[in-house]
Amino acid sequence: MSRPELVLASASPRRIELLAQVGIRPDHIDPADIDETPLKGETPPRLAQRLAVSKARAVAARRPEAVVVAADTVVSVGRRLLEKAADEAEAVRFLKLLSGRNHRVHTGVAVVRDGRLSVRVSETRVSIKPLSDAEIDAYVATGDWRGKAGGYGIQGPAGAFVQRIVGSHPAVMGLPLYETVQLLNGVGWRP
Ligand SMILES: Cc1cn([C@H]2C[C@H](O)[C@@H](COP(=O)(O)OP(=O)(O)OP(=O)(O)O)O2)c(=O)[nH]c1=O
Repeated sequence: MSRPELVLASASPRRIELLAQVGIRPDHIDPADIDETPLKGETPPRLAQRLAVSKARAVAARRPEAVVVAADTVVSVGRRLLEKAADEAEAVRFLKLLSGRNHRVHTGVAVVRDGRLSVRVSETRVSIKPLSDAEIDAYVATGDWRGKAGGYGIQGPAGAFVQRIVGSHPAVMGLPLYETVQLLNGVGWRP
């Protein structure tokens, strides 16, 4: 039997690069267009899981022969969810909230093969140093925060703000590689 096609249900360039890092090159990139609004009272790990599953299912519905992988990254500080900052002012607000404290990054990853779903959620704790207004303004001016949950990217200049992480660096960037490879192996998919 020939190997099924692998489809990455994501528009995130980071997810493509992270898969490439472990030698996985999807046959197709087919982003899912789903409503990412949190449900009332939904916890960050449940949100990350639900959205990863919804993205994977949406794409599997139109590609039933493929192995589909999808993910979702959710940043939270205390009880607040920090989605993608809409503009510079919101990015500044987010960085002020993250300054000098710990926050959590949950990344859900879901794989669908032959209608069967498997899913994992990775949790990482990130400590950001106390940030001065000048540091925040200089970072926000780079535009690096755009399109990234929480208003920063650990893989860019904001990496210098990160004192410590406990968990998975690639999961903060958008895809927990250990869990992803486990899930793909679990459904019998090999590069
Ligand atoms: C916290 C953090 C997030 N991110 C990115 C990863 C994700 O691309 C993004 C979170 O948004 P997501 O909604 O998880 O993903 P996406 O909209 O980029 O792509 P798609 O829904 O099509 O799969 O934030 C970083 O790149 N670095 C970081 O340090």
